[in-house]
Amino acid sequence: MANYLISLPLYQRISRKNTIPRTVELIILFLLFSLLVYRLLSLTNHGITWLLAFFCESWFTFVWLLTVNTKWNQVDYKTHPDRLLQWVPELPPVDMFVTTADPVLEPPIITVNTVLSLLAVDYPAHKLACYVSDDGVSPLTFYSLVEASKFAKLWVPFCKKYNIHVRAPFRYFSGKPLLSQDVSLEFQQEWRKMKDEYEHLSQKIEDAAKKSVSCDFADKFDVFSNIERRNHPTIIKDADSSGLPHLVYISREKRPKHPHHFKAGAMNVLTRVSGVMTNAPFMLNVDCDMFINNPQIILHAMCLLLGVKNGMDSAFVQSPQKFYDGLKDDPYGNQLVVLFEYLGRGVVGIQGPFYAGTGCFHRRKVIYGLSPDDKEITGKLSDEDYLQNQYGNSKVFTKSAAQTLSGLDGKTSSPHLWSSVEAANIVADCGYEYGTSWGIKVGWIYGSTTEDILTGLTIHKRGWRSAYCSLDPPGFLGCAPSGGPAAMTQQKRWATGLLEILLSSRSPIFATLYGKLEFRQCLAYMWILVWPLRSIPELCYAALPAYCIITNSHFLPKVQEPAILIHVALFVIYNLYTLSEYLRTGLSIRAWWNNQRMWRVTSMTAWLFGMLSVILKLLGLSETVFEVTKKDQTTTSDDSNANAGTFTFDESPFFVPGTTILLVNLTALAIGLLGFRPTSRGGDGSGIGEFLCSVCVIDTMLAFFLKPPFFFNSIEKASKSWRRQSVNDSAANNGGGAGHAPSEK
Ligand SMILES: O=c1ccn([C@@H]2O[C@H](COP(=O)(O)OP(=O)(O)O[C@H]3O[C@H](CO)[C@@H](O)[C@H](O)[C@H]3O)[C@@H](O)[C@H]2O)c(=O)[nH]1
Ligand SMILES: [Mn+2]
Repeated sequence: MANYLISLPLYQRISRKNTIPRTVELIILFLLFSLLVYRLLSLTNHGITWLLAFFCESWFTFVWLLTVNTKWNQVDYKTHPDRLLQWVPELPPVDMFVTTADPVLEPPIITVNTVLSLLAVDYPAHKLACYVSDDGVSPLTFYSLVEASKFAKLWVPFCKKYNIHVRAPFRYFSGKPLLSQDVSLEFQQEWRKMKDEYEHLSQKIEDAAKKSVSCDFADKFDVFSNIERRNHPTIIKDADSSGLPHLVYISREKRPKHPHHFKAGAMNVLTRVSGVMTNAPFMLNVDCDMFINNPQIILHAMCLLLGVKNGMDSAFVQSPQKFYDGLKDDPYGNQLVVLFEYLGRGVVGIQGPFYAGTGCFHRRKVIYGLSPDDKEITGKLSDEDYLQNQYGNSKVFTKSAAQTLSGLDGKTSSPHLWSSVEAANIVADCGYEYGTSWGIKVGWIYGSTTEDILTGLTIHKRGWRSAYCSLDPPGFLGCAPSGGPAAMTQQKRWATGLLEILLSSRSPIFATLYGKLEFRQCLAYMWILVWPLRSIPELCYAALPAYCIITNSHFLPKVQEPAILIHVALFVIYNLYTLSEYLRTGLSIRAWWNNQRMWRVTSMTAWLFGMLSVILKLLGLSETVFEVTKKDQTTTSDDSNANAGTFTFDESPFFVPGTTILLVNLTALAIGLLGFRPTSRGGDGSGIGEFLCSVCVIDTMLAFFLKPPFFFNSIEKASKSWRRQSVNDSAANNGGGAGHAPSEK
C-alpha cells in the first residue's frame, strides 16, 4: 500500500484539446498569406499606399505566426499537495521576498497586507522567513511592519484556527458582512475582535503617515533620521516575531553615482541577505501589492518543485498575475486575463512560462547560476577564488552559496538568524557587487526595465524548464493600475524593457543559436519582445485610411474586386475568434470590445514611447528608469466607477500620437463627406472600404477619451435593472440574501 502511494505523482501535466481554435488560427494565417500574395501580384499597378499596406500586413502576418506558435500546445497542471508528505519526509524551507519602493505610490498598508498574508500561509512557520526590501527607506514602512508583526500574533492563529480563506485582512474584512445564523458564537466574537484590531492597525498607520511618525519607539527610529533616499547606509531590522515566520526589514545601501538597478538590484540584495540568514533552497517573490489569496499556494508549488525525480526539471514555478477589484470590463485593457489564459498557457506547453516578476517560486541554486547538467560545479565549490569572483568577498555568503550549489541547503540545522546580521550588512552594501557576476550571470539580471523577462530568459537559455501553477481560487492577487495615465506608464516601461532585451546580446535569437533556448520558446519570447516595434506598423495602418481619403487614393481592393473578400473574411473571422476567447474565459462582450480598442491604443502610444526611450538610451541621451506604478487599495463599487473607462486628460505626452491619429481621421472624413477631395487617377479613388476603416480608427481612438459607445451603456442599464429585480425577487423568497459565507467551520 505504502509503495503504491509513493508512486502516485505529485502533479499531472495535461494538454488542452484545442483543435477548433488551431484550425481557425491556420485559416487566418492562410488568409494573411493570400493577402500578401495579392498585394505582391498587384504591386506595380498601385502607388505608395499599396506598398505601405504591404509592409504593415507583412508585419501583422509575422506577429500572427509568432502568436500561432505560442498558442499551439496549451498546457494545464494539476497538483496533489495531499501526497507531498509521501514524497518527502519534511517540507523544505522557503524564503519569501517582498519589494516596495515608495511609501506614497505604494501605501504601507498595502505592503502590510501582503506581508500578513505571507505570514499566515498554510506552511510550517519555522520553515518560513519573510524579507521586505524597502527602496524608499521609509520610517513609515518600517513602523507599519513593526505594528503589523504585533497584529500578526493575533491574526495568524485566528486564520489557522478557523481556516480563513483570504488572509490579507483588508480583503477579508471587505467581504460580505458576518451573519450570525450559520457560525458559532465564539467565531463571531473573535471575528469582531479581529476586525477591531485590524481597524486599529490601519488607523495607527494612517495617523503615523499624517504626522510623519513621532511615536513611542524613537530608539528604533534613530537610523532613519537625517537620511536621504539616494544616499544612506544599509538598514536591516527584525520585527520580533516569536512563533511566527521571521520578518526582516531591509533597506539596502544607496549612494549617488552607484547604480542601484531598481527592482533587480533589490532582489539581489534580498537573495544575499537571506542567503546569510536563512538560506532556504526555495524563494518566493512577490510585489508589495500581490498578496497570497490561496493559503495552500506554497504546498501546490512544492508539488511542482519536488515532484520531479531528479529535481532538474523546473527552475521556477510561476503563478499567473491576477488582479482584485479590477474595473468592470477592463476599460484599460490591463487585466491581461485572456493573455494569460491562452498565450500564457501556450508558453507553458513549450519550455515553460516566462518569469513574470511576482508570484514566483525560484530554486535558489538556479538563481546562483547553476545549469541543469553542470558536472564541474562540485570541483569549483572548494575553490575560494572562484566563489569570490562569482559571488563577492563575503566568506559567510560564499560558504552558504557553496552549500546551496552542492544541494545541501536547508539540510543543515536551522541557522542562527541574528548572529549573521553583520554579514547581512556587508552583502547589502552598494559596492558589494563590483567585479562579481551579480546581475550578469548570477541573480536577477541587469540592463532592462523588465528584469523579470530578462532573468527568466537567462534561466531558460541555460536549458532549464519552468512550471505553471494556476489555482482556483487564484494563488495571488495584485492591483492593476487604476488610472489611464498609470496604465500607460506601465505599458511604456514594459515596452522599454522588452526592446532593451531584444536589442542586447541577451536577445533570444542568440540564446537559441549559442545557448539552450528551444527554438519555439525563442519565437514565444519574440512574440512579447517585439511589442514596442508593433507601434510603427499600427500607426501607419491607422493613418492609411485617412491618407487615402484625403488624397483620394485607396489601399483596399474595390468592392467589386473578389480580393476584397480576403479583407472581409479576415476582419470577420479574426473578430469572432478573439471574441470566442473572451466568452470561453467567462468575460463579457464589452470586455472584449474594450480590450480590442485598448490594445490598439496602447500599441500606438505607450509602446511607441517605450521605443523612443530606448532610442534615446542608444544615442546616449538618457537612461531608462523604472517608474513605479501607483497602487491604491480602495475597493471600487459600481457607483464610484462612474468615471472608469475614461482617461483623466492630463499633460502627459501619451495623448499626442492618439490625438493626432484621431484628428487626422476626423479631418479626412470631413473632407470626404463634404466632397473636397481631389479627383482621382482614372476613377481609382478611395471607396467605402477606406471610409469604414477610418470610422473604425476613430472609434478605437475614442477609447482614449470617451466612455464606450452609447448602446453598450443602455444594454448594461437594462440588464442591471433586470438583475436588481431578480435579486429582490429571490430575496423575498428566501427571507434574506446568501450572506457571508464563512466556510471557516
Ligand atoms: O527601484 C525599484 C522599483 C520598483 N521596485 C518594486 O518592483 C515591484 C514592481 O513595480 P510596479 O511599479 O508594481 O511595476 P509593475 O509594472 O506593476 O510590475 C510588473 O512588471 C515589472 C517589470 O517587468 C515586474 O518586476 C513586476 O513583478 C510585475 O508585476 C514593486 O513591488 C516595487 O516596489 C523596487 O523594489 N525598486
Ligand atoms: Mn505592480
